[in-house]
Amino acid sequence: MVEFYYHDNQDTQDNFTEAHNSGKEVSVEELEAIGVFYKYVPTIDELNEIATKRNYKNRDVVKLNLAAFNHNLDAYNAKMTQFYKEHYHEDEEIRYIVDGEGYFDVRNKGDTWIRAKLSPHDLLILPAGIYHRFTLSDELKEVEAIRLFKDEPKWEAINRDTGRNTEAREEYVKAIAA
Ligand SMILES: CSCCC(=O)/C(O)=C/O
Ligand SMILES: [Fe+2]
Repeated sequence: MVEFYYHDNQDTQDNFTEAHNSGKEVSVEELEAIGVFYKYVPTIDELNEIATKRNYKNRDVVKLNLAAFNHNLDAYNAKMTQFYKEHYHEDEEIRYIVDGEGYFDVRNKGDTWIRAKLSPHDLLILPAGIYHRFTLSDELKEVEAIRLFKDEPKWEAINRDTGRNTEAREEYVKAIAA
């Protein structure tokens, strides 16, 4: 069952996969105000319909757990650290959970973290330019997700600590201020 709530901001390098639920819920309307859309999508046919309607042409499947890294803990931890680093992408992207679960954190207008706990059949649309991060949950420690892209996947994550504000980021900031 999907959950949206404010993050408690008590995360450290050692505990960021824990729930970090502040106890304050967030509504879908609040997410929509920052351009994030959620939908429960029961079948792949319905996912395909959404992809077609929104002009998504490409997708891939990402599987994240220790086994996916042949139990190489260093490689697994490196990927976990990469996904949890605050970043944005220059295109709108969809994430659809097939199996397992995970947390997407997105920044709201006040730069506060909102956490989305996603489980199978949950679909999240992340607008271009939004700062976000991802982690597995401590309970399951695995996810299989479909990532959908409108064009060729760029793979590029622009990390906040670089201070790089591309056009996509500037457009996004303008759009949510309106
Ligand atoms: C569960 S999808 C893998 C993580 C990802 O695609 C992303 O963009 C993290 O920020
Ligand atoms: Fe990302």
